[in-house]
Amino acid sequence: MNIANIELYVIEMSLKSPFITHLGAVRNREGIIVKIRDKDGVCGYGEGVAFSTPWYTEETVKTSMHMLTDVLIPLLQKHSIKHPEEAAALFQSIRRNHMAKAAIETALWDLYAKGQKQSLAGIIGGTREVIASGVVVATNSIKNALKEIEGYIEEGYQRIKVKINPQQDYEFLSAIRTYYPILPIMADANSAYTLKDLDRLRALDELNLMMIEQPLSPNDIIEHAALQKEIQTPICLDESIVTFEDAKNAVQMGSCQVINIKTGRVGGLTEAKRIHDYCLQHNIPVWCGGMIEFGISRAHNIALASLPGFSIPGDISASSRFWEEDIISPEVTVKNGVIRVPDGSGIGFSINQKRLKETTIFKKEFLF
Ligand SMILES: O=C(O)CCC(=O)c1ccccc1C(=O)O
Ligand SMILES: [Mg+2]
Repeated sequence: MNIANIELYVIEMSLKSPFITHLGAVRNREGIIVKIRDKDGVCGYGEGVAFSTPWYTEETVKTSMHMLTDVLIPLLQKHSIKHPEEAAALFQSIRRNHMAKAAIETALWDLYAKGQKQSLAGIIGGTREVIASGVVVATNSIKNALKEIEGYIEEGYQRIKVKINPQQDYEFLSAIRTYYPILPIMADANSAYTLKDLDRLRALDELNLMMIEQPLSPNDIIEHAALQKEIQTPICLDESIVTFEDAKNAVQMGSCQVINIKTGRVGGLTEAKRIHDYCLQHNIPVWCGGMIEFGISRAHNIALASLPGFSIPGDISASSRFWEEDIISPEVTVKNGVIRVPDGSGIGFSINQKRLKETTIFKKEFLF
């Protein structure tokens, strides 16, 4: 891959409405756009999904910019690569910093697919022409939740995910179930519980949830295995699955029955595909998680979710779920509960250059 230059853009947009969990409220989103141009003028795009503060993982926009600027891009300037998987191998010498690595590795995947004149979905082995779309309701008001759910059902979303914690679980979910007795609903706890809350968690079994996501500590595999033996609701892991080894251990331990795969959390598309392939082999369904991201990461998620093991609607919602105007054209839209997998080369979406320019708060170029 004959890289001519790399450009980093830090962009910022306000969310249409605050994204509220027990960990706090996200009202404003900064993100990093990575643009890699090769000597033929072909451009590949990736997105860094770390938040401005380390509330979800230890990474932030600032740590990602430091890693990209001072470590990862200089590594690529020193070592030429022929395939994005070689970047993943090259980055093994750097510990963790998965979202920074994924930002650049996904841009290389987009560039590589464009060089091969293939869709990214096609080149990683995607088999789906459409992917099932779910949406997240992240509020602490049951009134707002019911209003949002009504709207999302209208828009055709196939499943609703709500955020729960010990102060917002049984009653909150029961109120939703009263209005929507058969609606596919899942709950994401973002590690709000401990094993001491076993009775609270067991009480949710009667609400017929599809799954409960990450009830316990973000670094845990062992206690989730103990919990899964005590509750009927399938456990899905998110924060606990940072590497392929985590996924393998969780599946072997019976810590979960479902895994939420996020390219940024696991360090790139190469690792995300490895986790998918392992889960497919071991009959563990996976779905593609979301990071309140902009359109480039959303486009990469669509390609990932086209793989055969992504059999559950994920958190890939329309651009309009969060943004007045996205940085890609066309925007991601949901029709009849699905998103069409683009067959254009690479990620299959163009950049809305006007929107990228007006949302950019910092830009830096690296020549090769
Ligand atoms: O992008 C979305 O649709 C929201 C997905 C979501 O719930 C989320 C958003 C940011 C950080 C963590 C999580 C999560 O799944 O835990
Ligand atoms: Mg989650």
